[in-house]
Amino acid sequence: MSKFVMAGEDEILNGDVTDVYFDYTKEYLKKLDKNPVVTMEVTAPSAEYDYINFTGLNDVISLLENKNIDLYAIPEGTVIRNRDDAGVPVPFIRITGHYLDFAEYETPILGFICQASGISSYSSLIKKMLGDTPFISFGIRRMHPAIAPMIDRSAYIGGASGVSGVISGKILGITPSGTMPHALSLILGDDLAWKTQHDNSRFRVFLIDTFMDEKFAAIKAADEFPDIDYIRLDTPSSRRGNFINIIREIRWELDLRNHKNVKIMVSGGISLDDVIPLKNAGVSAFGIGTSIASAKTVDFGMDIVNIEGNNITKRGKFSGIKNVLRCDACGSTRVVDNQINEMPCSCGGTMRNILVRYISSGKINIMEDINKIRERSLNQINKFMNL
Ligand SMILES: O=P(O)(O)OC[C@H]1O[C@H](OP(=O)(O)OP(=O)(O)O)[C@H](O)[C@@H]1O
Repeated sequence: MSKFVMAGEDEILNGDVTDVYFDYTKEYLKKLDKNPVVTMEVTAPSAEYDYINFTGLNDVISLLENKNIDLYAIPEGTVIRNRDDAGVPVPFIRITGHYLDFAEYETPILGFICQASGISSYSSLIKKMLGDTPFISFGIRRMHPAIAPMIDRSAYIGGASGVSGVISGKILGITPSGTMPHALSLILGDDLAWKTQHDNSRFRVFLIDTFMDEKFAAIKAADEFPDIDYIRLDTPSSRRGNFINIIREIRWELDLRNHKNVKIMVSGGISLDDVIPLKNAGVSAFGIGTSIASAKTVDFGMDIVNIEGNNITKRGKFSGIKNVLRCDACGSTRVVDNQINEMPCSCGGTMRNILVRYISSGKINIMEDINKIRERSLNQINKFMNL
């Protein structure tokens, strides 16, 4: 057991992080000597997001390694609607095996993808809105530390330019991004804090709202250190008044004094609805925490769609083993019988099956690199997402 109130890796792998009804069901089926081969599918019936950026599959693959199952899935970083063009729910994952070999993992499988895909999908909305304007994932302080790497990884796949977490940086193989905390100015005073930051930091960002009015602090910082990259406003909500007008005013005053190179970064309480007005007012970079880290989860569910070769499922679901065809040119999507791997698209392109076999009889075939996943995501956000 962990020292903290959390499940450790072993408990997750052992199936202890499950809903108890799976334990009961396993017990009953064992007593009755029933253990059919089933195919289960993961779909999102009423997704919160118009486009899901599918994320978290890496942990599902690690969880199911060495279980006697086959797993097909849409690759991580695929940006896709929850239903195809005809309204049929898209199967994001398909698992086939004896039910008793994986029944209890339904809970952690969904847990791995629902939250990660929610964070990633929200991050993608911000990315789509901001285009090349950078935003950094600042939210790990708002969530349980055990899931910090998952939060940053998902935000990064979704389009965040960087992440603040040190452990996340190690896991993702990137240098974490950070500026300076208010603590540094409080301990050293602004002057020494800024000088120290200036002389030591690779990324010169001065936090300017600790003691002074933002406009006069911005002018002072830029006059004294004209080669800084950004001034950062983390203005407390009690002092914000009209934040957009404050940004406009600062941008004006900096430009007037030939500090066009000194850009403005903002953080603290920023969510999706804020980014465009702030960008238009003169913000060139964002630090975004809570709104990304606590993004609504995607409501993935996992259901039996075939038992021993017979197509069967519960009310409200679509039975049968399926493929997901997608046109790489226009993004059109069709869910079809799994015998069909390709068909022509009405745009003139070709629709091809995007389900990939990640596990064969418990053996991992592919574990994708984070850079490849992020590249796919950025490409599809740009190409297929409409706001
Ligand atoms: O979750 P969000 O609202 O998006 O904000 C994330 C913010 O959290 C931190 O502020 P905090 O005041 O905790 O720390 P600091 O004073 O050290 O900057 C940090 O400065 C970010 O601005």
